[in-house]
Formats: sequence, structure tokens, C-alpha cells
Amino acid sequence: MPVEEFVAGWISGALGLVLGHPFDTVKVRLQTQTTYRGIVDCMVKIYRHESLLGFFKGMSFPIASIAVVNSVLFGVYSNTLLVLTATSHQERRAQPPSYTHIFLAGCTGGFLQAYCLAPFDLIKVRLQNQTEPMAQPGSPPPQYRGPVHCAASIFREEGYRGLFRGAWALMLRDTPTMGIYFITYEGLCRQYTPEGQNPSSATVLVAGGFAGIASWVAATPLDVIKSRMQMDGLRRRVYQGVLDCMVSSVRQEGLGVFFRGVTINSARAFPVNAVTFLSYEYLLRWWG
Ligand SMILES: C[N+](C)(C)CCCC[C@H](N)C(=O)O
Repeated sequence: MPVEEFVAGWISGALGLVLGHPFDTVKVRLQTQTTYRGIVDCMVKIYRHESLLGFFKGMSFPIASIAVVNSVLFGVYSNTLLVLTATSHQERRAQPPSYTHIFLAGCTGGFLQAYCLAPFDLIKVRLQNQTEPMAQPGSPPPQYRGPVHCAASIFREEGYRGLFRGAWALMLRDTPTMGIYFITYEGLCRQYTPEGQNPSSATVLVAGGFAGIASWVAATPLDVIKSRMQMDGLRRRVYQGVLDCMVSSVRQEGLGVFFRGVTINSARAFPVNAVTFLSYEYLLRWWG
């Protein structure tokens, strides 16, 4: 099994992640808290109360886990294509796979990475939602002191299954939208690349950026539900399950709730995924 795809997926994911984390924190707050009036208000408040560090809350676990998560995504994607079309990464420029195969491979990668991502994403969201300033002498400490303490507390208070809170919503979010992610990327690359050649850096950046936006726009409704399910259980359980969370969110806030954070998410998605695909393609060419 070709391992380069796994390693390339890991490095490229980490680069994208650091770049996008401040936007991600704003998104998570907008989705789960009602205290902010919009993107700018949220940014100003985070900066005033928590300083620049506030934007980087919850980043260490995603960095540590991206090795597993992104290499599973890209590795499973590429190896599923190998099974479906019997072509390796290098051969695929000359013999491009069909969009159906790309979609199926993307969905498979998305489904499996969601399972690895679930506990790490949960911890990220819980830490991002802590609004206390970091390490202020005299002020009460936040509920979670860091990622390990957070994981241990969830395990103690909510059990092993607690670590997978929101995992269903995450799988439903990622399975089809990872299909969309790879289809958009491949489609745009093919559109702007002469047959049989490798796409140029500019093409890869733009195709990666739009793949990020398209998949995130499609993923936002379930992203909101996922974030809410993950915050549920922190104190009293409010939602019975994914469907219940959807119904009560719509009842209370209208259909617009499904698009909470879509603007900031798209602004984040473009640079993050442009960098992810560019480094992925280059690492593979470099090793190939
Ligand atoms: C499928 N879904 C839209 C959820 C994610 C697609 C992009 C994943 C990327 N690591 C990022 O963080 O942007």
C-alpha cells in the first residue's frame, strides 16, 4: 500500500490547520453561543477579554491528531481509488478516474476520518468555548485546564461514550461532503489543466480553495448540529439526539440556524484548503 499519501496528507493538513485555527474559534463560538452579534463583534470580544491567545485555544490536540486524521483521509481516498480504478497516484493524470469513483473514494475517506476525528474535535470545541482569559492570576480557573485535563474530565464525568459525543453528526457531516471536496478539487484541476499534464501551482491553490468552500457550505448545517451536540452534556443534557437537536434549534432560531458561521467558515476554508492541496501535491511529486 503506498504510504506517501498518508504522510503527505499529514504534513499538508497540519500547515492548513495552524493557518485556519483563529477563524475556526470564531466559527465555533458563533455556532454555539448567543452572546456575539457577528464576526467582528466576536473577534473584538475575544481579543479584548482573552488577548490574541484566545484565538488559539484548543489548537494543540488538533495539531497532534491531524497526523492520524488527514493521513487517514488522503490515504484512504487514494487507496480506495487504487482499488476502484487500479491506478496509482502517478498514473491518474494519464488515466483520470471517473467522478463517481472520486466521489465514492472521498466519501469512504470522509467516513473513516470522522471516526478518528470525533474525540479530538470534541475536545477542541469544548476548549474553544471557554471564554476565560488564559492564566490570569486571581481569576477563577476555567473548567478545563488543557486538552489532557479536558479529555480526562470528559471520560470521568461522561464515560467512554462521552468522548464520542457528536460523532454521529460528524460522520453524517463528513461522509458526503468529503465526496464533494474531492470532486470539486479534481473537476477544477481538470478544467484548467491541459490533458495528461500536472496542474500548475495556481490551479492547485484555486481548486483547493474552492473545494474547501464548496464542501464547507454543504457541511455547515450539520456542522452547527455537531458543535451543539458536542457542547451538550457539559452540564444538563438538552438534546436527545441529532434529530432532536435539529428540530429544537430550528424551532428556537428559525432555518437560518443551519447557516451559522458559514461566512467565516468559507473565509477560513479557502486559504486552509489551498495550502493543504498545494503541499499534498508537491510532497507527492517530490517523492514520486
Ligand atoms: C468535509 N468538510 C467540509 C467537513 C471538511 C473539508 C475540509 C477539511 C479541511 N481539513 C479543513 O479543515 O478545512
